[in-house]
Amino acid sequence: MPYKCQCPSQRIKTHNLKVRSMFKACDGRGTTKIFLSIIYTKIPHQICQHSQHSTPICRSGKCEIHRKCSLMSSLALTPFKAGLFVGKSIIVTGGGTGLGYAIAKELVSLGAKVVIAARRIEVLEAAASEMNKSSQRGGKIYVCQCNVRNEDDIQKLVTFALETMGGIDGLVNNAGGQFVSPVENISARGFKAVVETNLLSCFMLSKEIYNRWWSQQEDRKRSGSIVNIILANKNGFPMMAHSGAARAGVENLTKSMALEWIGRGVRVNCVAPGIIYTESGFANYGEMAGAFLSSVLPCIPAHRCGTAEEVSSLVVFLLSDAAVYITGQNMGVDGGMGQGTIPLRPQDHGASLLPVYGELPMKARL
Ligand SMILES: CCC/C=C/C(=O)SCCNC(=O)CCNC(=O)[C@H](O)C(C)(C)COP(=O)([O-])OP(=O)([O-])OC[C@H]1O[C@@H](n2cnc3c(N)ncnc32)[C@H](O)[C@@H]1OP(=O)([O-])[O-]
Ligand SMILES: NC(=O)C1=CN([C@@H]2O[C@H](COP(=O)(O)OP(=O)(O)OC[C@H]3O[C@@H](n4cnc5c(N)ncnc54)[C@H](OP(=O)(O)O)[C@@H]3O)[C@@H](O)[C@H]2O)C=CC1
Repeated sequence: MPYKCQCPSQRIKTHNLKVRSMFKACDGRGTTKIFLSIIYTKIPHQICQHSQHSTPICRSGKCEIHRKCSLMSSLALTPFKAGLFVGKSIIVTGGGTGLGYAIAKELVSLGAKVVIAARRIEVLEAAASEMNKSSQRGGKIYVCQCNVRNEDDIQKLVTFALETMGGIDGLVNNAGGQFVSPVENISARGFKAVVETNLLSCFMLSKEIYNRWWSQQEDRKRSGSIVNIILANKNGFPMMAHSGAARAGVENLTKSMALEWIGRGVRVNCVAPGIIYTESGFANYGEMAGAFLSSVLPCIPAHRCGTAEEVSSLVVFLLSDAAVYITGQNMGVDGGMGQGTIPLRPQDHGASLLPVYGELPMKARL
C-alpha cells in the first residue's frame, strides 16, 4: 500500500513505501512489541521536496516515510539478555548519529557505560540525552568532542574515557566517511583526508587504548574487543576509491592487530555494512542519494536497505563474551550484496536475483 506524505508543504510526492509485514517480538523481559518490516518498492529521486532542503529524506519528522523509519528504529529490540553489558565500558566513535547511535543505544540499553565521540558536540549532547532515557541497570552515555584525525584529540578521548568510566572494555571505530568522486579528480589532500578519517584514526585510537589500558591488564584472557566498521567493498569501490582503499587498509590492520594482541586477550574484528539507510549518512550526499538508491536497490538480493539496528546487533555480539573465540574476521551485513562472482541481474520486486545470464538450459556450456 503506498503512503502519502503528510508534510505541510504539500509538495511531497507519493513515495513507494510498502509495509510488508507486522509481527510481534518479545524483548526477553516479557514485553511484547509490534515490529514493522518495510520495503521500498521504488525510490524516487527525491522522496521529499521541501523547499528549504534538498536531501532525499524528509527532515520535518512529519512525512510518512520518516515516521515509519523512526518508528521502526524506535521499536527495534535487542536480541540480547538484559544486563549483558553491566560493568562494561565502551567507546563508540561517531556515536551521535546513524550506525554509531544505534550501537551506543543498544549497548546502554544492556547496561554498558558508553563514551560517544565525534566533532559536533551539540549533536553528541542531544543524542546522549535521548539515549540516557533508554539506559538500563546503570548504563550511561558520556560525550567527548574529538576529531579522530587528530592525535591530541585521540589521547584526550582515552584519558576522558578512563577517568569517567574507570576502564575500557570495548572500542567501536565507527566514525568515518568519504565523498563521491572519480579517481582522476580526487586531490592528494582529499585522498589524505579520507585515509586519515577512516584508517589512521582506527590505528591511532586502537593503539592508544592498547598501550594505556589493555597491555596493562593482569587478566590476559579477556581484556578487550575492537570492532572496526568498514564497507562492503571486496571488489573495489568505484567513485569512492579513496574510501575503498582506506577500508581495505583497516581490514588488513584488523588482522595484524588481532594476531599481535591475542596474547593480551584483545580481539579485533571488522563489520562491513552494505547499504544501510541512516538519515545522517545519506544527508552527506544530498540529491545524489536518491539517484544512488534507486539504481542500487534492485541489485541488492534482499531488495531493501539494511537498518542501523541490523548492523548494531552484530557489533554488540562481537563486543560480547559470546564472541570470545572470534578474532581477525570481517563480517558483512549487506542483504547478500557481497555474494557471487558473476554480476547479478537487477530485479524490481521480491524475486531472487539471478546471474546476468539468467537460467541457462541444463545442457548449456559456458
Ligand atoms: C554509499 C555507500 C555506503 C556508504 C555510506 C556511508 O559511508 S554514509 C557516511 C557518510 N558520512 C560521512 O561521509 C561523514 C564524514 N565525512 C567527511 O567528513 C568528509 O567526507 C571527509 C572525510 C572528506 C572530511 O572532509 P573535511 O571537509 O572535514 O576535510 P578537509 O577539510 O580536511 O578537506 C580535505 C580535502 O578533502 C576534499 N574534499 C572534502 N570534501 C569534499 C567533497 N565533498 N567533494 C570533493 N572533495 C572534497 C577537498 O580536496 C578538501 O581540500 P580543499 O579542497 O578544501 O582544500
Ligand atoms: N550508511 C551506510 O550505508 C554505510 C555506512 N558505512 C560506514 O559506517 C559508519 C557510520 O555511517 P553512518 O552512521 O551511516 O553515517 P554518519 O554520517 O551518520 O556517521 C559518521 C559519523 O562519524 C563522525 N565523524 C566523521 N568524521 C569524523 C572525524 N573526523 N572525527 C570524529 N568523528 C567523525 C560523524 O560525526 P561528526 O560529523 O559530528 O564528527 C558521524 O557521527 C561510517 O564509517 C560509514 O562510512 C559503511 C557502509 C555503509
